Amino acid sequence: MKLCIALTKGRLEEQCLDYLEQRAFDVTPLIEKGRKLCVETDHFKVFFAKGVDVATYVENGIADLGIVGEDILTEYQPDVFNLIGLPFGICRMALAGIPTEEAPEGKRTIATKYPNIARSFFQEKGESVDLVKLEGSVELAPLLGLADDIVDIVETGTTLRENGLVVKEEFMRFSARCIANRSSLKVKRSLMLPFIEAIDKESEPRHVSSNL
Ligand SMILES: Nc1ncnc2c1ncn2[C@@H]1O[C@H](COP(=O)(O)OP(=O)(O)OP(=O)(O)O)[C@@H](O)[C@H]1O
Ligand SMILES: O=P(O)(O)OC[C@H]1O[C@H](OP(=O)(O)OP(=O)(O)O)[C@H](O)[C@@H]1O
Repeated sequence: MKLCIALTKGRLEEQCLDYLEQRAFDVTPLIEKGRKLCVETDHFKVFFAKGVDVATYVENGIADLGIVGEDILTEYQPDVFNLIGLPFGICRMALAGIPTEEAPEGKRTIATKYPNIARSFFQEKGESVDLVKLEGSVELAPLLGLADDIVDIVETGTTLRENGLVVKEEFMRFSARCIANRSSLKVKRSLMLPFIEAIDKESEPRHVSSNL
């Protein structure tokens, strides 16, 4: 029986492979995969997908384990076991926009890739807003007049700064997380534990190399 692991491609991919390498996994087959999406070794089947799809594959038991941004877990609330925090993919969720002294007049329009997070943020404030869902480059929305402000991820702040926008409020902090399928956690426990222990940031990095 092999352990099936879903990894997030894109921004988290390189940091994730670096981390696994530091934790003594031989990630060469993953680095050399080219356009191949799924790589099988003696003990593991590893595939790459977009963050939200990683959560879906783990929720449905196709993958036993996944590595995904906490922003995805907060936004989509998949029914998975949220196992451990990892020390990469560190970012914040913020309300941002064009700097202004004046209080907004009337109902604000907020552009975001994270409508659920944005909705509960404004609900908690007791402010009613109109949400516009975008799929990327959210910073464009206030510049082009589609929205007054945005709710989006900030890491270095470069994207905001270079587009003349500022953080108005930071309200969540995220990192990458290791998640598990609930039933795999019981059925494949003995297979999973060495992997989980190896990647747990609290544990000592191992010296024995295993092929991932
Ligand atoms: N600027 C950032 N700094 C650090 N981590 C980030 C940043 N942006 C996103 N992330 C984290 O990386 C994960 C993957 O982000 P990425 O931008 O690759 O995916 P995406 O938003 O689905 O984009 P795409 O549509 O281009 O695939 C996010 O879920 C988040 O956890
Ligand atoms: O604070 P920074 O370090 O500049 O990072 C923040 C940017 O990174 C993310 O976007 P991404 O690059 O993933 O592009 P996208 O918005 O098109 O998905 C996020 O949505 C911000 O735009």
